[in-house]
Amino acid sequence: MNITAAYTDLYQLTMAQVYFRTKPKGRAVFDYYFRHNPFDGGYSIFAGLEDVLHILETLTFSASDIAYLEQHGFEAEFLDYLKNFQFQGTIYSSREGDVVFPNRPILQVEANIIEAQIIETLLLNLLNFQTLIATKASRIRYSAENGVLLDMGLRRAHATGGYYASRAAAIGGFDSTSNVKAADDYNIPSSGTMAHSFIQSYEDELQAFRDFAQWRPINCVLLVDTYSTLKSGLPNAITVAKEMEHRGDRLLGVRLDSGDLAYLSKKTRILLDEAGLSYVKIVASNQLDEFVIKSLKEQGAPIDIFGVGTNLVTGKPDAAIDGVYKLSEFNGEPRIKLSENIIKVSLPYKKQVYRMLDENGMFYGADAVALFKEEQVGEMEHPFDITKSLDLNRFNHEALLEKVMEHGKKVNPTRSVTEIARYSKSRLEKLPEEYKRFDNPHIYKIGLSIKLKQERDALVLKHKF
Ligand SMILES: Nc1ncnc2c1ncn2[C@@H]1O[C@H](COP(=O)(O)OP(=O)(O)OP(=O)(O)O)[C@@H](O)[C@H]1O
Ligand SMILES: O=P(O)(O)OC[C@H]1O[C@H](OP(=O)(O)OP(=O)(O)O)[C@H](O)[C@@H]1O
Ligand SMILES: O=C(O)c1cccnc1
Repeated sequence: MNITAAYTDLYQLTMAQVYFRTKPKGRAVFDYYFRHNPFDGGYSIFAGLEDVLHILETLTFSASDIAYLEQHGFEAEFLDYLKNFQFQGTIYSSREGDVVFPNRPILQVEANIIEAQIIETLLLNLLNFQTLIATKASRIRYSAENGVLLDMGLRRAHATGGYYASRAAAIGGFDSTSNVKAADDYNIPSSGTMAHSFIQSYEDELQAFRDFAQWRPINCVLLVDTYSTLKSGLPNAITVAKEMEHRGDRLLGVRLDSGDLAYLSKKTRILLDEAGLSYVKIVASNQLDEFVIKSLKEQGAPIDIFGVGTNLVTGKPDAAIDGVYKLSEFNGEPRIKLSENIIKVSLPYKKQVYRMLDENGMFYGADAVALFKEEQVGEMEHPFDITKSLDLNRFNHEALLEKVMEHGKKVNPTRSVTEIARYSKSRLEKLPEEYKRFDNPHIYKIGLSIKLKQERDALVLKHKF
């Protein structure tokens, strides 16, 4: 998608014009974080970072963007500034694919306030969506255990969001996608089967299977439920699989797309095995999600490959993740946003986040947020409950925010989707099981260093009415 700097909300530009007149050199720090894990889950998977950095490196206003803004009342000198717009800020971020939690900075932008404001919408748009979908994908991966996962959601996605959904799905643990464009651009394996229309276009299901197997024998999967899975589709698929064997080919699988998938997959496995086709795999699809797949596993359904569409790429049942971008420092001075809801009070200053590790290198279950310049953080306190604190001296810890962009240029070479997915898997392996379960997962602790809490509380008092 060709994204230009006008991929933003109008109010960013309106504010930018005023900053341009009043504080053109203002230096801002903004925090990106969200307030709740999606799906009532115990964690989230951070995704979308490489896309954001890649776009920021070359982000400009096009001639037609400038013409549009000219027609909508923006002044000439400001438009001249926008003609030369380039993001020149510095970004610290969690690594893409990491396991992240609510109410702690995941990414921080340090930049001229005009630049930081103009990129807000783009950044939130890409990070919120991909984090939602990568998290959904990782839950589906959790249920599917070692099963193969195929993303088939593009047709049901929210328009071009399907492009980024396929990328995020791969980060969360999907093995391949039916989405050819995303597969090509992001180097994700592509795969697929056949549609009902192919079979319907023939008078005879057997002939449809024969033609398909003859002309596309590699990775051939036959869809067996167009008329009757057990009475027609499966016997015809077995006939064709045997014919393929005579030609030295092998049928990869059969796909079940309706009915009771546990019952049908068990019957299918028995019939395939009886026919000497134990190598033929069973693919299942039809409104799958993490809960249906979990149930199928519990019922002992011998499904090898799960095709998941709608529920994955739309992040059902959560339409969005509530990620926000809040000003925490301006020209070196702390900034805070108060709220009636105590959980929504923002954290001032540039910060670092430390993850506590237990003696086996597993995540202990606590991240401490501290001022960036603090050298030692010996204790973290609950953000609001004065009775709760944790001595951190006994833990090994790791700093989670690393510099990923400096003066508008990426610091590291681009990490591939495969590399990010591998990293995500290794991080999830360090997260104890109790945070991964779907029902009432354990709550991961987020605490504040004593100094950060003091700074926040002093600012709360300063702005109190
Ligand atoms: N054994 C099972 N246990 C739990 N859920 C299942 C099982 N078999 C199928 N499902 C799920 O139940 C839902 C059934 O949906 P629906 O009633 O629309 O399917 P269908 O009538 O079989 O299919 P279609 O309408 O495409 O012919 C799907 O989400 C499917 O994945
Ligand atoms: O159920 P989902 O998780 O969204 O998975 C994608 C669905 O899309 C296809 O159906 P569709 O009816 O669009 O096309 P078809 O005629 O090829 O089955 C496919 O057969 C799956 O059922
Ligand atoms: O390859 C498939 O089987 C497929 C792809 C997209 C949607 N439904 C099915």
